[in-house]
Amino acid sequence: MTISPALPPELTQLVLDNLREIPDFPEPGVLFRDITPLLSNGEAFANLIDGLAAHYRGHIDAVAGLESRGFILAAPLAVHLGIGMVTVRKAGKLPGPVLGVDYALEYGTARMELRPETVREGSRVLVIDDVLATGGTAAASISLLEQAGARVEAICMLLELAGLGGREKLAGRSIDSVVVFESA
Ligand SMILES: O=P(O)(O)OC[C@H]1O[C@H](OP(=O)(O)OP(=O)(O)O)[C@H](O)[C@@H]1O
Ligand SMILES: Nc1ncnc2[nH]cnc12
Repeated sequence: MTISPALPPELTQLVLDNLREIPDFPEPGVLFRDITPLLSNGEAFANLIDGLAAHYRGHIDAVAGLESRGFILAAPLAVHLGIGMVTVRKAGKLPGPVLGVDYALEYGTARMELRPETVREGSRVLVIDDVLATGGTAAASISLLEQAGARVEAICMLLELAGLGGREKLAGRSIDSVVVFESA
């Protein structure tokens, strides 16, 4: 990883100021971290994307968004940086040929898929998503991107739920989390 210092601390406050927490959604025992207040605050959303773009500019060749909330972050960031966006999607959404990896979620199970033709061999890719929980989604997506020939240069998560083991699952990789919650 060649991208140095940590993400700007003002981004952390910006996200915290625009977050909503819903207990027992979508099922008992889950504390759901809702980013819709952030997205609906135009100034905050724009400042977030500006801040991320400034941080990653010049270090990456493409942004990979993880369906679906990762798309919301990846698309404006890619446009801002003038680079392409790669979509890593849930099963059955992409026309083939696709690569696929099955994984377990905090709630439920799923499969991520990628069209390898959307990844340039050796390109430096930023993986972005809203939440790192168990790390299953990110690990599956990174595996797909690397199988397709990408160099995963950075991983950016808006929210990291540290109690759920995501960082451990991505062992050895550097993760830029805007906000880290010590307990899920
Ligand atoms: O680290 P993990 O345990 O894999 O969980 C994190 C993933 O879970 C959420 O996606 P979800 O599948 O709920 O779908 P959505 O983005 O389409 O709402 C979230 O957006 C991450 O992609
Ligand atoms: N607790 C949580 N809140 C929001 N999104 C999530 N995705 C996985 N776990 C989540």
